[in-house]
Amino acid sequence: MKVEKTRTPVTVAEAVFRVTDRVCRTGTERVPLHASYGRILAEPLTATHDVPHFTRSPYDGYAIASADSAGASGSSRVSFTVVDHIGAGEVSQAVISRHEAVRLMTGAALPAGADAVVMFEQAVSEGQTFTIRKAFAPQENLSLQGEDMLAGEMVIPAGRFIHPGVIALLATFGYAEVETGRRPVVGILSTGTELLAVNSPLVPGKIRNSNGPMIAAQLARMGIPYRMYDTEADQLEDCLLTVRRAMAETDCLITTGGVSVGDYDYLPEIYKRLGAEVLFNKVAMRPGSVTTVAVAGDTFLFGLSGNPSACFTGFELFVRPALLKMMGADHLYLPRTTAVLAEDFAKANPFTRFIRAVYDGTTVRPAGFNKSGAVSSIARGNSLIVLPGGTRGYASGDTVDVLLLGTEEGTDEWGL
Ligand SMILES: Nc1nc2c(c(=O)[nH]1)N[C@H]1C(S)=C(S)[C@@H](COP(=O)(O)OP(=O)(O)OC[C@H]3O[C@@H](n4cnc5c(N)ncnc54)[C@H](O)[C@@H]3O)O[C@H]1N2
Ligand code: MOO
Ligand SMILES: [Mg+2]
Repeated sequence: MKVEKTRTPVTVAEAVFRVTDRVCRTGTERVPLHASYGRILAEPLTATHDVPHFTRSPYDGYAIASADSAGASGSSRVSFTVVDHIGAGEVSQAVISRHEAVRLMTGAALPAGADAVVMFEQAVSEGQTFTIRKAFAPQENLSLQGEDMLAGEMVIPAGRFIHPGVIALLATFGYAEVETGRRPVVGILSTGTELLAVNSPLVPGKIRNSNGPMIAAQLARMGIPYRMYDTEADQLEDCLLTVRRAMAETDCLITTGGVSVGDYDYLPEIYKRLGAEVLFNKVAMRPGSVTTVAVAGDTFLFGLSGNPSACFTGFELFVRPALLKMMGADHLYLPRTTAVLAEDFAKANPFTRFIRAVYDGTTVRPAGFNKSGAVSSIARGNSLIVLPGGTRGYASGDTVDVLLLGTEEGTDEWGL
């Protein structure tokens, strides 16, 4: 077997571009509203009616004609007679005449003839009458028809993440079903002769497979289901067979391990045997420099590093935007911010460095042991510090870029 040992690194931005540029949408599917959370809206959401669709009271109180309140003051209170009494959901048949009022509750439709609401706290009630001590302006204390949205208004464009607020909107407009981006079928295959199942006791030289379950959870937090393939030992023919089988069953196969230049790293040879188009096999980043992305037929192959921190980072930077784009999302990238570094980071950064970190809204600090093979810092981190390639060490107090992990919706620009 002869596989090229020297590889040409591409920048992270170029790698992200090559992946997202190559992705095609996986189509759309209609799902019940209750199942649409976490999916991508496939059609723009346009208001089909005004919201609210009738003028209503935002308070528990009395509907009046504001003109009747003219001249009211502490020393000259104005009196009203209550002619009807309604709660939300009811419509009064009363038409208010001079100095009449309808007692109504929050959310109830404003009766004919009324143009203001007196809150209970603004009235002194006695039996079927009440008095007020101030004049009310037309439209005072009203929730006006269309004040939230007007019929025909485009409220949420296609491509947006369906979060609880979007669900509320869909429900408001009566969508029992929603057209969403089809979620790709994603396979996970962890490779490595050293890998043990999670429930296996440790034996010398072997470790438990943490990448498989981690990736499953990274997919789960994107709302994407997965097929977990049994781990494969570092054996070319068996691995190739499993990859071929998985390719027939998935839109996208994520492998971990075996992607570097070692004697038992068979992924490069597998891409060759498949005749896959390799988009890149080295990225100017740490960790994750060996991350490889290839396309064979209509399956995307993500060759993530076996090193856990590299694997995690490769998923967040390349797999995540690709899957989002397959689903038709327009916000593909992790949200970014800047923060003040809370401790020195002395190492130089020949390649762009992604450091698992804890961000608290103002400052950010590395989340402990931060080598490519680390698991602990992935567990402790909620973000990634980005230190650009070609820079020297950073000092406490420096402002650095931070990518936020685990947020529902990202941003539409890579920006780094
Ligand atoms: N001579 C060179 N050696 C290495 C290079 C290089 O450029 N030249 N690159 C290094 C870098 S950087 C990385 S990252 C790793 C990448 O290795 P592979 O992607 O080929 O992965 P493996 O060799 O299979 O495993 C690496 C490491 O990760 C552990 N591992 C693997 N799978 C899992 C899993 N599912 N769960 C937990 N841990 C896993 C594995 O036991 C190894 O310790 O190569 C460097 N070498
Ligand atoms: O791919 Mo390696 O993680 O750069 O350490
Ligand atoms: Mg290796």
